[in-house]
Amino acid sequence: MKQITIKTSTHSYNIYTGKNIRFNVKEFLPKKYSSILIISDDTVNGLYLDDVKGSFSADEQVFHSVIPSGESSKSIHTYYQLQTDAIKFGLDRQSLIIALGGGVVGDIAGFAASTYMRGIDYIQMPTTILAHDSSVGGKVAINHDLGKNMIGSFYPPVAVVYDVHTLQSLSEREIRSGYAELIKEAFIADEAFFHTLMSTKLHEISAEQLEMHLLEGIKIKASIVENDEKETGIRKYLNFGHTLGHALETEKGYGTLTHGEAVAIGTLFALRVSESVFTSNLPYDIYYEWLKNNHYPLHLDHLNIEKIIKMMKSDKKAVNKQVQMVLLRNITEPTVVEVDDQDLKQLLDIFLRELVKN
Ligand SMILES: NC(=O)c1ccc[n+]([C@@H]2O[C@H](COP(=O)([O-])OP(=O)(O)OC[C@H]3O[C@@H](n4cnc5c(N)ncnc54)[C@H](O)[C@@H]3O)[C@@H](O)[C@H]2O)c1
Ligand SMILES: O=C(O)C(=O)C[C@@H](O)[C@H](O)[C@H](O)COP(=O)(O)O
Ligand SMILES: [Zn+2]
Repeated sequence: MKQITIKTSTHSYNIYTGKNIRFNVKEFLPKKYSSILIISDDTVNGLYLDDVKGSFSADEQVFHSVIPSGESSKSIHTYYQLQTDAIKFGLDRQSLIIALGGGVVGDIAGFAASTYMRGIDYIQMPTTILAHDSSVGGKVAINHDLGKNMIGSFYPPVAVVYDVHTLQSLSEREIRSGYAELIKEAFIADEAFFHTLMSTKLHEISAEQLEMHLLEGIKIKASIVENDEKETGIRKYLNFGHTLGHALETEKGYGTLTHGEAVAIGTLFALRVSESVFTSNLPYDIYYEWLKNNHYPLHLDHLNIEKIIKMMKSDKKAVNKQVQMVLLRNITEPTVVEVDDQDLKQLLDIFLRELVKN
């Protein structure tokens, strides 16, 4: 088992990673709780809920709530249902929520914890590759029909317990999705890691390689959120690929593209815009070929560019309704740049035509 400690100016918590640690969750809790609510989705529930529950003794009050799997569950409706469950189960201020699942469960369960009785403790138990990103750093949220993660807060967990063995049951699509965020982290912070990832074939990845990649990703994420917990500066770089990515997820309907699929396309676009703004050469072609070889969906039909741009303007980084994109001056040299609407429209139009052609 490995342990990484996150220390921000206000919080400190541990991330534990290892095989089969889900069976011993109780050992990782920082204190005794009056009751526990495990939140998972209907896929993860069938796979891992009993293992996690088995960690607690029969005389402890352990409840569970199950939400439908998928992005459309990150909604005000599901959030309200979770609050209803928590009240009915009698959770008090000494209770704990456990978010057992991918980023959807992590984000909504964390947001439920951050607001239940004005805030109770929660731990993240990520079960997807992508959730190496979502479980660290304390961004919790639900979606609005008009935008991703529009309702949320910064609310760090008291621990992250990452049983990497659970990743063995992920589908190929979810493996792809998770790697999009690892590559994002490599682009902004670690060139050697980027090249390692570009030489990885996702369909033949070993559990050991995967664990190494996850640890690299977590280290990058940890060092950024430790220095800028509330995204006043460098944390914005973790949004590389998300300005378009989030707009695509919203416009296509939540769950049509996975978050990672949308971020992969958003990252390609951010590389193109970076090349145009900084007249530099970035590894666009290398990344594009890698995405293609690993079967990422790159064709976007019937997109309304005006609507996409409108959504990019309501992104959380926007200032005075002007799109702010994370761009790269060079690989591992991110910066935030305001992009003019007309330039953006033209670049997006060319980019989308190029994707359709290939
Ligand atoms: N808070 C943050 O900092 C942050 C960072 C990145 C992403 N996110 C959010 O995370 C969400 C995406 O997370 P995700 O990709 O994990 O999606 P997800 O939670 O929907 O999980 C993807 C799918 O995999 C299934 N699944 C989960 N674990 C499994 C397992 N071990 N075996 C088999 N199937 C499993 C789920 O049921 C689901 O169908 C998005 O809402 C995104 O906005 C948040
Ligand atoms: O941790 C962060 O900060 C990130 O931006 C990580 C992203 O991968 C993640 O998708 C995040 O939820 C996006 O945040 P948002 O503020 O743009 O909603
Ligand atoms: Zn993301």
